[in-house]
Amino acid sequence: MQMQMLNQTNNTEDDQSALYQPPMNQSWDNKLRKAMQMSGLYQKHPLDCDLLAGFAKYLRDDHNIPNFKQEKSMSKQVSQEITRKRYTQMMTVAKTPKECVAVLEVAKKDFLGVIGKAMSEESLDEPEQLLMLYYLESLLMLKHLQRAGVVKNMTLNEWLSRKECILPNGEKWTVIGVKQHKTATQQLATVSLDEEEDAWLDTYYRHVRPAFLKNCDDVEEDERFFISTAGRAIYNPSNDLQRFHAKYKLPNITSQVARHIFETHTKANFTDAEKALYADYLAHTTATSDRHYRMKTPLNVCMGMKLISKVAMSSESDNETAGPSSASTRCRTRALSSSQTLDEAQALNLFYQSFPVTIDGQSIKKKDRLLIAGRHERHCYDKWRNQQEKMRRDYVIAHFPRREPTARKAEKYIKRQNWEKNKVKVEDVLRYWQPSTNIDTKNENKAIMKLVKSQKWKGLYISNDPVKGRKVMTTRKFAEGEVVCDYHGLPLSGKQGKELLAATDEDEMGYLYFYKDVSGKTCCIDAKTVPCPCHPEKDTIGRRINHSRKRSNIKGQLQQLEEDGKVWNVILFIAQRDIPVQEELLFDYGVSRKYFGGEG
Ligand SMILES: C[S@@+](CC[C@H](N)C(=O)[O-])C[C@H]1O[C@@H](n2cnc3c(N)ncnc32)[C@H](O)[C@@H]1O
Repeated sequence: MQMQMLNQTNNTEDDQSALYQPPMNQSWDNKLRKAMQMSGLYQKHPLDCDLLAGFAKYLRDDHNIPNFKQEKSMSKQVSQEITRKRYTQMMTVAKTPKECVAVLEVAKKDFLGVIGKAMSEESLDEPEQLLMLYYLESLLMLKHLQRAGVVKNMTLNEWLSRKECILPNGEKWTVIGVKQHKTATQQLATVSLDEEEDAWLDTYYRHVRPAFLKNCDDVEEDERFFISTAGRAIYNPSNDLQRFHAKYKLPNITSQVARHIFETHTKANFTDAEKALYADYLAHTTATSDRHYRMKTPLNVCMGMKLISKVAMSSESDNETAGPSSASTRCRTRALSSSQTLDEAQALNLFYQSFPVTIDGQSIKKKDRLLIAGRHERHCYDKWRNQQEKMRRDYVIAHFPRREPTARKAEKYIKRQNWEKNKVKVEDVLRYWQPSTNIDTKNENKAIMKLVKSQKWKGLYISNDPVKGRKVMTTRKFAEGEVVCDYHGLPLSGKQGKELLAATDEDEMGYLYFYKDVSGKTCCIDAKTVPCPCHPEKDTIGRRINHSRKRSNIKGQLQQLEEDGKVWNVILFIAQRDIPVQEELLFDYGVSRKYFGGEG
């Protein structure tokens, strides 16, 4: 039941009985609604009438809500527990903007250590990768005051299409627009980053994201920027934020609480113009920003963020008397002492949350284990190692689906994984090996056919090149031998292809791919005729790949893929070597040297 209460401060007159009553045109069929209407429950009532006085007492005494007058409605879904939790968090956990970003301060040294490692191309272990992910998610939620939905739904494309913005003082910022954030507000959410933050997110994009992607082998339609260790869209940034606070043994601050605290602070300290910038940045409800009659421009957005940073760093809200390093030491000490109080099962749970088991996960340092599991660290780590060993063993076995490997082959394959510790034993592989009844190969074909049909190849994007027109770049690593994408277009006979070629101007771009089928007959794929009938709204990716003879990193290979009893000729591009993130895909067109400024 929704009950409308009037905020007493809105009534200027003492006589509260003289309330304006909206016309009650609604007639109800439902018996209960009728009874409610008859009893006057749809009308407005002065705060001191019996009905509302009773409700007020209920909110104040039973629910412990002293500021109940601000509660405009209370729906069934907001349970007593949630109300109390939110209230407690608002009132007791965080009081100042500075406290909201405490975890960022405390974790900064660790975070910068990991960033430094990544930038000097040192490999990161999984806890380090997770630290980077959690830190950046927290940065966006606590310092940039973004809603969890924005962090979760920001896409890879939105990141790649971020815009540069030069501030009046010459600072270089970037602005990311997030469209599908699925939060209550319908506005475009914007995240603006200063140069350093942009570099941090870029380091995640180049060094951590690709490692996570390796753990997932199916395609996500709209690739998200932040992904989990399993290579999929992060599930719940609020949970990550909570885990991150738990890791540093700080009380959790949700993005909602941070927004609330910052808002309260801006109300008290900002001018109207500053408040307007702030509202723009936070993508408040349309009503709020309409009041400011302003358009969201990248410059406004960056200036808004600058204000927010100022608030977060303002010393007037800082209650700490000691410097940041001593605060951080105190927090760490607290971390250790409180993890001593967990029982074994709780510790194990927290351990798995903090260090998810993955095939390539590196061993966990003792100080990190202690931080999370305290005196249960040995028990937790033993379980973790056993679990990983089993995953690794299954992974090796899956590589030999139809024939049992020799010990030498199994050993060679295990060696290739570069697992330093917790290695799989050859004798275990041989002991547990079973034939996989051919399903894997079929599944693999099916998965590739699905990608050919959907054209949703992941890990690639099309960008502009000043000389070549368009080009295809990687957003994840590809291993040698991996299928990267296909050359998609209309299947033509060789004769048809040659006719089309003859009708093409010499200086027009070429989109015909000639190949020989299994019987040796010349065939052609026409990617010149666009859009192709099977993908009327798509620029298929294969046709945008440029040529290089010397620097080619992929090679077209004819594959016959079967679907519903029909065999399709498909040209798949296979990685010829390991391809890193942000490299252009190139294949040898087989054209003569005079083409493409000598590239041919
Ligand atoms: C299959 S398309 C590749 C995608 C093309 N760049 C585009 O913008 O759509 C082939 C055409 O790209 C251009 N191209 C490919 N490789 C090139 C290179 N190495 N240098 C210059 N132009 C190149 C040529 O115009 C060629 O006919």
